[in-house]
Amino acid sequence: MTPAAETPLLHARNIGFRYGRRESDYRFDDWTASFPRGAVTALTGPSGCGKSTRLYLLALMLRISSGSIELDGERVDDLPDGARAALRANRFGFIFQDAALDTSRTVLDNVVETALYRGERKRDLHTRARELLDELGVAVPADRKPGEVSGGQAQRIATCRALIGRPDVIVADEPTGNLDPASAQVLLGALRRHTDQGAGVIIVTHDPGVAAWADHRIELSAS
Ligand SMILES: Nc1ncnc2c1ncn2[C@@H]1O[C@H](COP(=O)(O)OP(=O)(O)OP(=O)(O)O)[C@@H](O)[C@H]1O
Repeated sequence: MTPAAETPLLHARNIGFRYGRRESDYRFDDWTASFPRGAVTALTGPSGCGKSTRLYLLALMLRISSGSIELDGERVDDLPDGARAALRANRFGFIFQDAALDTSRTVLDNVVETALYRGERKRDLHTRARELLDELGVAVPADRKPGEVSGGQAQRIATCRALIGRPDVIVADEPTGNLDPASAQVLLGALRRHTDQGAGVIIVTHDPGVAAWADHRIELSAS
């Protein structure tokens, strides 16, 4: 069934979460937020207020303890682990703060790996990976290992990896944190082209310029 036009791409409904049982462990209750298609939403707020935690919950990497998460109007938080993993692989792209590349594989392999698992053709993926690396200005040989690239290049390689499967949702944790202003603009431009094609992007950022550039902002307060 096609979701109604007004159905958000991703919706967190009254969600709660806690890292542990101790009084000092970070927790929150009753958080509601909507993330539309075709738009960039920035999650902002002071360090430690729970931005990354919410990103991981929205991307089904952690389990909420109350409430629900809906993707295109369908509840997804309560699915078994395997189904959640399949959704993560097929519907989400990830850009982590530390790029999180596999240092034992080449740049090209890092970019195509997740999409290969989905059964896409290797030759097509390699062509698209090279186009994306070019678009993101990653001027290193594609057979180089991630240990041999700069932090900023690693971040842009991770962005290519997130984009290659054309996921419905990209979650990005400080994607421009390691980048000079010109490279940050290139990365944001690539994300913008992705939302122009109907996807949703959720960015955690401390950068007021990136927050202002986003279509929507959700500001969290200190916990
Ligand atoms: N794996 C974990 N186990 C226990 N506590 C955690 C874990 N990860 C984060 N926390 C705690 O949860 C709180 C929220 O962390 P989170 O990383 O979500 O904040 P943030 O707003 O993204 O911070 P920053 O802007 O500094 O990256 C912090 O108090 C942090 O110490």
